[in-house]
Amino acid sequence: MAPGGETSGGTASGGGMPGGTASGFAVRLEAATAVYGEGAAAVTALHGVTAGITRGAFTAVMGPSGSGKSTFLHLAAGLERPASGRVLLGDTDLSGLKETALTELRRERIGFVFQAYNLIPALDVSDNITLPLRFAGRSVDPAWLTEIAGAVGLGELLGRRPSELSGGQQQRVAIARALVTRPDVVFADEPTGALDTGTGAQVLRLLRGLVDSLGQTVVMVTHDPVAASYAHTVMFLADGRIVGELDAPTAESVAARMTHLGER
Ligand SMILES: Nc1ncnc2c1ncn2[C@@H]1O[C@H](COP(=O)(O)OP(=O)(O)OP(=O)(O)O)[C@@H](O)[C@H]1O
Repeated sequence: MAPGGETSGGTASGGGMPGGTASGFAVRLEAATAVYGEGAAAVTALHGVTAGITRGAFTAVMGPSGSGKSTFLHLAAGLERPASGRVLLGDTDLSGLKETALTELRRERIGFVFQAYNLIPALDVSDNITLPLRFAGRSVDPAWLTEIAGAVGLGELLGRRPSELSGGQQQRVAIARALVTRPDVVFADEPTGALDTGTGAQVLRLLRGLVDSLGQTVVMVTHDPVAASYAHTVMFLADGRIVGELDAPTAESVAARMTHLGER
């Protein structure tokens, strides 16, 4: 068995993590199936996946190319709806929401960080970070802006434009922007994919630190065992199914499990 121990994949129960509700899960997928296309061309990307994202933890999602990682993230974040089964954000069943309510929920309760930083070039750092609040018609709490800008190490750079920042600094703006609404969950899709190793490590340490210090729930899709090793737990997908979880991962234990998945 790999160091750090294993838990049963996709059926974890309880949790007792900081800020947990009765279930301890920020997001739950219950028998969620995802299908792209129709008829003979239909591709089942997720096969009845049941999984919980532990509140207040950093969870990495790994698996071979095409295993369903992005689909998992899109379902969990309410960007796509399951063909069958349910997705719950806290106690909210996303399948029961109309499109406008789902859009509002994503805006208010979910933060996103992508490989591309997607910053607005004409806005300074401060206005980029607070953009989601303006979209939501909410006012900016200056103390909270100062706190998150400080937490991501941008306190001195709030007046700069994105073009005046390094790639790592731009990604930190995107992370602060994802945090500004105090979301239930931040979803990060390959957040270090465009960064060099050293800068990527800084961003990963930052994400882990935000979980440990703010209790922020973070879910990250990655191909990289080193990136996954910054998480508390790694969830492994293969062929659209959850095939295992690893707590307290190391780059070596994650890589060993990935090799094993590749042999399936
Ligand atoms: N829009 C789509 N239309 C048709 N098939 C799709 C679509 N999106 C994904 N798929 C298929 O669903 C399966 C899972 O894809 P998904 O993108 O979730 O995998 P992934 O693990 O994120 O892959 P990668 O690591 O290569 O990004 C794959 O077989 C893929 O080809």
